[in-house]
Amino acid sequence: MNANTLPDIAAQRTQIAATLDWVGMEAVAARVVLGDDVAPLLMKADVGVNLRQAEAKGIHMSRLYLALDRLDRQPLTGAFLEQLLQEFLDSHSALADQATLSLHGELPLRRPALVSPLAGWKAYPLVVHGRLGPQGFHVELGLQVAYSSTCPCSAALARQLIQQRFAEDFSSRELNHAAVLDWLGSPQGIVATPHSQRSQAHVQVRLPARFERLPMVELVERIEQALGTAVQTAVKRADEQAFALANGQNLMFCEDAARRLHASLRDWSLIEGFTLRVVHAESLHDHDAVARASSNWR
Ligand SMILES: Nc1nc2c(ncn2[C@@H]2O[C@H](COP(=O)(O)OP(=O)(O)OP(=O)(O)O)[C@@H](O)[C@H]2O)c(=O)[nH]1
Repeated sequence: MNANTLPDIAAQRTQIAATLDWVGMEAVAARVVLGDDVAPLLMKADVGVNLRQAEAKGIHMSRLYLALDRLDRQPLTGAFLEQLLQEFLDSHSALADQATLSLHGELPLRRPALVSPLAGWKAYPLVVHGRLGPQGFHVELGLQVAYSSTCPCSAALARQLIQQRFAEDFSSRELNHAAVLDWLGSPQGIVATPHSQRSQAHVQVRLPARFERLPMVELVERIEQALGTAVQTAVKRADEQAFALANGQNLMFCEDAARRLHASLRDWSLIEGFTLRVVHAESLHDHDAVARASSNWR
């Protein structure tokens, strides 16, 4: 028996004629060489094409699947990604004129502690999205970075309570250095604390079509530097104290976080545009505070 003797349903005509925006496979396991500076990653690929022949029964999924295997063999550059998308189209010549590939995974990076000589791994959710069609070739890199945000309003309200408690406690006491120092170190003195929340920055950047290397690590660094209080890995007490200080010096609403990221990305020469969304998972409310910003995006 050979391939010609096997029934080929995809080659038949459909009873209900209609073009389709996208047909393909989601969450295909694929080992991907993202670059020279990071070990190959096992990622999930969403791969597909449009079906522009209304009467064609279906696409040829095996052709897309088999082409994905090349991701394991060479680093993902702009030229290679475009070539791969072109291969998807060539294998569906009459059926499709638009192809997309999204690679989802987690970028593992070793991150040092703030003070102690320790370090640990962090996993940054990552997506690389490419599309090729009548509008040309586009490639986007998306990363998600977790950070801590302390509410500036809550901090001001807490400071006011501390002042009030100070006024009460020292109204009839002599103001001497040792007594004030002792009071400042006691739970009675620092009577209120501002709330902090674990927050997420979702950043997507558009890369030049001819990029030679995915700027993943640079993007993480840029985001974490702009935000100032990235979540930590290994933490001893000295690191926790440094983190408390960093949070106290780095109060921010979600609007502040979005503006800082905007300022850090808008003149970055490695990208052509970006869109971002920051989510502060409020500990004050049961809902999130969210801000979005973009520049030169679609
Ligand atoms: N188009 C399509 N194929 C599907 C679907 N679900 C499973 N498949 C299977 O995908 C397999 C591969 O399809 P093709 O790429 O057309 O396989 P093929 O005909 O052996 O390969 P070619 O000779 O290159 O066309 C087939 O066995 C289909 O049954 C679906 O929803 N749509």
